[in-house]
Amino acid sequence: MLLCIDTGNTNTVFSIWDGTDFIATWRTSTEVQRTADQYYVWLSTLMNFQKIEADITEVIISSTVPRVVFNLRVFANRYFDCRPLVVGKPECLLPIDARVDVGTIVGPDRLVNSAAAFDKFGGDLIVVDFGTATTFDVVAHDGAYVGGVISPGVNTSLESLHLKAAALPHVDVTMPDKVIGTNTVACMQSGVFWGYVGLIRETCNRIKDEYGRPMRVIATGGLAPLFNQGHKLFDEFDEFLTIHGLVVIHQYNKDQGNL
Ligand SMILES: Nc1ncnc2c1ncn2[C@@H]1O[C@H](COP(=O)(O)OP(=O)(O)O)[C@@H](O)[C@H]1O
Ligand SMILES: CC(C)(COP(=O)(O)O)[C@@H](O)C(=O)NCCC(=O)O
Ligand SMILES: [K+]
Repeated sequence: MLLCIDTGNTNTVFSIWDGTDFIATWRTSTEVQRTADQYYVWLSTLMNFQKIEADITEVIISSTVPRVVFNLRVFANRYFDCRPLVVGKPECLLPIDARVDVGTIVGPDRLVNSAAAFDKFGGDLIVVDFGTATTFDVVAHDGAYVGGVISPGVNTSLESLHLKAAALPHVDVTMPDKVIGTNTVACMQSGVFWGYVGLIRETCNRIKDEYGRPMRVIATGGLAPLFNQGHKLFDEFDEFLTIHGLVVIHQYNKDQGNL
C-alpha cells in the first residue's frame, strides 16, 4: 500500500491508499523538529486504535517545508523499508509541465494540485488552495502549471492582526450575518470574511480576463466551503485534491518505469 504525505506550513496529512481507496487519513501539525521515530509512534498508534491493517510498502511526499523532508525520508526508510518519492526532486517525474520563469522553484503542493485537478477535471482551471497561504494555480488546457497567485492565508491574516495590534484578540474565521460589526470580534471577522470573498472573486476574474478562455475554478482546503456559501465562487470543491494528486504522480512514475 501507498502512504501519501502532504506537508503544508501548518499541517501535515498522512493518507493510506490501498490501490482503490484512501482507507485512512490523519492530520498532524507540521513541526521541523519531529523525528522519524516520533512520526512512527504517532502513526502506528492511530493505525492500531482504528484497527487499520495496512502493509505500507511505498511512500510519496510533498512538502512546502523543505526541512521536514529529511526526517520523513528516514521514517520511510526505517519503518517501511522504502525510498520515498519526493515531489519536486529531480528523481520524481511529473505528468504535467511547469511553464514558469527559469530558476523558479514552484511549491510542490501547487504542482500536485495542478496534476490532481487536471486528472479530475481536465484543463483550463484555476485551483484555489486555502492553506497557510491561499494559492491560485493556473492549469493550462494541456495540464501544465503556468503560474498563479499567492495571497496571505485566511488564518494567517487573522493571526497577524492579533500579533500586530495590541487590542485585537485571536479570533476564528466565520461568516458574519452583517458587514457592519458592532464589536471588535465582529469587525475583525467581517474584515477578513468579506475582504476574502472580494479577494477570491477579483483574483479569479482577473485571471480569467488575462487567460482569455473559459476556466473552471476548483477549490480545496478546509475553509473553501465557508467561502462558497451563497457566493458561488467555485465550480467544484474537493477536500482531498492534494492527496489525490500524490496518487496520480506515484502512478505516473510507475507507468514510466521510474519505480
Ligand atoms: N475545516 C477547517 N475549518 C477551519 N479551519 C481550518 C479547516 N481546515 C484547516 N483550517 C485552518 O486553515 C489553516 C490552513 O490549514 P491547512 O490547510 O492545514 O494549511 P497548510 O496546508 O498550509 O498546512 C490552518 O490555520 C487550519 O487550522
Ligand atoms: C505558497 C506556499 C507557501 C503555499 O504553502 P501552504 O500554504 O500549503 O503551506 C508554497 O506553495 C510555497 O512555499 N511555494 C513556493 C513558491 C511558489 O510556489 O512559487
Ligand atoms: K496553499
